[in-house]
Amino acid sequence: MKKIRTYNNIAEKGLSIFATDNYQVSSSTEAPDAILLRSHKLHDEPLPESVLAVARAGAGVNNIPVKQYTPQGIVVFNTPGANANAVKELVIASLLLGSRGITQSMSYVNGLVNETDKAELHKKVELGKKQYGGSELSGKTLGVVGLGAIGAKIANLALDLGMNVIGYDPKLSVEAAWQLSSRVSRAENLNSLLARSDYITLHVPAIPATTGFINEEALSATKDGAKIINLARGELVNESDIIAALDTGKISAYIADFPSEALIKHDKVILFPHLGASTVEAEENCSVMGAKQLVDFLENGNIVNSVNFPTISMERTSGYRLTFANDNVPKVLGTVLTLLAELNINVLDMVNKSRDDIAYTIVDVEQQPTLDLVEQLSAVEHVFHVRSV
Ligand SMILES: NC(=O)C1=CN([C@@H]2O[C@H](COP(=O)(O)OP(=O)(O)OC[C@H]3O[C@@H](n4cnc5c(N)ncnc54)[C@H](O)[C@@H]3O)[C@@H](O)[C@H]2O)C=CC1
Ligand SMILES: O=C(O)CCC(=O)C(=O)O
Repeated sequence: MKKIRTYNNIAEKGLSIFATDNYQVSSSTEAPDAILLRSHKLHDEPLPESVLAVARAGAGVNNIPVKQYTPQGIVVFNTPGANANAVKELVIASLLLGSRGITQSMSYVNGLVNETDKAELHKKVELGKKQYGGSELSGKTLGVVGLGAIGAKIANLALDLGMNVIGYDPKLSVEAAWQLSSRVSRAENLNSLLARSDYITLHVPAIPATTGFINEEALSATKDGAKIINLARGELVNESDIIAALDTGKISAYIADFPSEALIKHDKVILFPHLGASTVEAEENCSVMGAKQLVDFLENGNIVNSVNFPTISMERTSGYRLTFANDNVPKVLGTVLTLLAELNINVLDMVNKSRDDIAYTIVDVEQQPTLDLVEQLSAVEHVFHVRSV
């Protein structure tokens, strides 16, 4: 029986992938083999030694101490693209909220609830019409920072809204580039995008290079009166610099998914309670993808969509499976194969992949691995995790 500990609200469609005969799934299970979570922060929380993998039903993994887990052999997964459409739709809503004074005018109308005089109500409606007029998105320039799963979808859709679209992504992958319309123009650097955009939308992960990157300096390069949309992570902006820029009118609105005490108080800020991925469809996509990845890893040792281990899969045919992770240095694979040969263990099939400083190998062998064999392999220099799957 394998145990899965869950955090947050994980859609039932994904949880049902864990067959009830083989898995126990609960938010309080002791000694779990794996964790499936959304935004719950695992930093500063002791992880049970039994954990082999953590799956993030979503994109951002800044709630997981990935660097700390990697040398322990803990594989961290995410679900790339599974909630991108949901975020795209909320960004489009944010563009409209930023252009038309929708939330402000709705509050104004709600404030007329006690107005019983029909003529007076009409007068106030006309006053509101004058006060809350907006501008159209068509013809304006949208700057998209980060052109991955979400950014590319938004860039393409904004073109259909008649916007000019500029993108900036110094690490754009080939696959992501294929998703982008050729009508999206490329900014050479962040400041060039900021200087030309009426609307700026952020779609980068919260990593050291992007933490606080929308700061006083970036804001001073920003076009006067621009509106910034941040449904990516609160950590990307320096909040007091954003508030200062709103106060001087340097930027005219900040629309974000990450409320804070200071932001809630500001009348040029529109906030959602981290709603970007909260649609039935996105929640199901993420939980299904996360659960399938965990099952394939726990049952077969295969790794797909990990953020710290290489992508590696081998079809299960005959024999017994061993997996091991090691520092990506010469001779480790040779030493392990020599050890297996010395123990007269026949290798049926094998695949080995590396990523940055680590390597991972799946070996199918003829004889059932004993505990002693697992211990001998674990003792090989530079091997830091061995599993009989
Ligand atoms: N509010 C919400 O509910 C959600 C928020 N998110 C956030 O949005 C982020 C992006 O999500 P996806 O598009 O799915 O991820 P993704 O990994 O597909 O795309 C991220 C893109 O950012 C680019 N990038 C990295 N560093 C950069 C930099 N310094 N400047 C410009 N581009 C840079 C990468 O090359 C990549 O193309 C996530 O990391 C997460 O923090 C994602 C989903 C839901
Ligand atoms: O699980 C959620 O609702 C948050 C989604 C998110 O922020 C992400 O996928 O990075």
